[in-house]
Amino acid sequence: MSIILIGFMGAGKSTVAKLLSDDFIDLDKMIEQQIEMPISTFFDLFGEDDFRQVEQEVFEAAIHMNFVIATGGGIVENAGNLDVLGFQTQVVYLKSDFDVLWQRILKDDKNQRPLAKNKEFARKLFEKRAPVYEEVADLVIVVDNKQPDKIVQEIRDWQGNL
Ligand SMILES: Nc1ncnc2c1ncn2[C@@H]1O[C@H](COP(=O)(O)OP(=O)(O)OP(=O)(O)O)[C@@H](O)[C@H]1O
Ligand SMILES: O=C(O)C1=C[C@@H](O)[C@@H](O)[C@H](O)C1
Ligand SMILES: [Mg+2]
Repeated sequence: MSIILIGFMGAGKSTVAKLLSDDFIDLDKMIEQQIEMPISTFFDLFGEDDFRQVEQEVFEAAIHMNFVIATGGGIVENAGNLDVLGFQTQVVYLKSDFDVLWQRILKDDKNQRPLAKNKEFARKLFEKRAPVYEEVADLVIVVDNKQPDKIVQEIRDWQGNL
């Protein structure tokens, strides 16, 4: 079974996946390899619906590899992905307040996030998605004021008790 990290943009899914295992997949990176361009360029050229289609295909391929998977923040936007997440038993939601996430997104100049150009738009997305992350999660970790190493330790402790 894969460990699947979910949560809003900026929650630390990519950061924590890397620390959890050498065998990790960053879904956004895997998508960029498949589409051969940055996600933000793909959004500009083809739009969100086509992105979600690619994201679903890549997610379904990744799930069979039994690796740690850092998903994109919008993985819960697609009904097919929600079915897959429902079957998985190690879905970990990295949960945080919107304002903390927004500050991280603003500071992070390494990633372009096409759906985080406007704060109020992003807040609405967050409010829509937050209950869905909660619903599909097997473990919820509050990540505000918590170092990535501590988050990794909490996930390992939880796994040890499964
Ligand atoms: N626990 C943490 N405490 C403080 N800063 C963090 C923490 N986790 C991640 N960050 C920082 O927040 C930013 C976003 O982290 P990261 O890219 O891992 O988020 P993500 O959940 O993968 O986002 P996305 O959904 O957009 O891919 C980065 O600059 C990262 O260094
Ligand atoms: O929250 C989202 O919908 C997204 C988050 C990123 O990880 C990327 O997957 C993309 O920018 C869309
Ligand atoms: Mg990421």
